[in-house]
Amino acid sequence: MAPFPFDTVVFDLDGTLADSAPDLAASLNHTLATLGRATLSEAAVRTMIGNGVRMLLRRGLAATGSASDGDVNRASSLFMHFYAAHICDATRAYPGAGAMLDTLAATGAALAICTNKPEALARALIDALGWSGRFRAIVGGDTLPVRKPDPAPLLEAVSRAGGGRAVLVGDSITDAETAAAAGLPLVAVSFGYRDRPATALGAAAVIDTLRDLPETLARL
Ligand SMILES: O=C(O)COP(=O)(O)O
Ligand SMILES: [Mg+2]
Repeated sequence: MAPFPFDTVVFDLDGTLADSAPDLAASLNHTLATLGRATLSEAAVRTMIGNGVRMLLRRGLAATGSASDGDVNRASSLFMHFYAAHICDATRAYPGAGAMLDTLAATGAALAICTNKPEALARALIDALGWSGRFRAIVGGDTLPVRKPDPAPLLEAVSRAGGGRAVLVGDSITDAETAAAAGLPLVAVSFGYRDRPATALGAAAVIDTLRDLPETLARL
């Protein structure tokens, strides 16, 4: 068999490895209700995820009333407190994620995370999913002064994981723009959080299940 073509495989987290929308939606709705706002359906919240917590809050507030910086600041402390306590109540790894990570690790590739979730929350979720120690690098939305779609967090994740030939696996236009800006290929998952079809992300490949990832990467 040909050697595995990637030294480092970087994963987006929300909508790619884990379906975190139920807990994000519950936390957003707790925040909105505390502020006397209407709540939103989980389907609506799914379209608001992917650009970090403040953008999720800004979008949720805008859908239910005013969304000034002051509103976002008030919402942010309520949200962070609640979500940290409910990070993995209903969040689940997508089917096949654990076995896929084992298969990739067995090729010798380094695994890393590049998410717009705040790093502490990303680490807490990864631990809660039983994946402590599986990733050589975890870069969050607040690890650097910039976040995706700036290429810097992705390049930082690659470099912390050991560098070499790298690929991003992600679900959103944010990931597509990040990979393009970093000059890395993207493998898009079709089941995540997006406002357009996965086939419209300009990805090198689109997969419908994480089980297909090792073979897909081997062919790139
Ligand atoms: O918090 C978010 O915006 C979602 O983060 P992601 O980059 O893991 O999709
Ligand atoms: Mg995502």
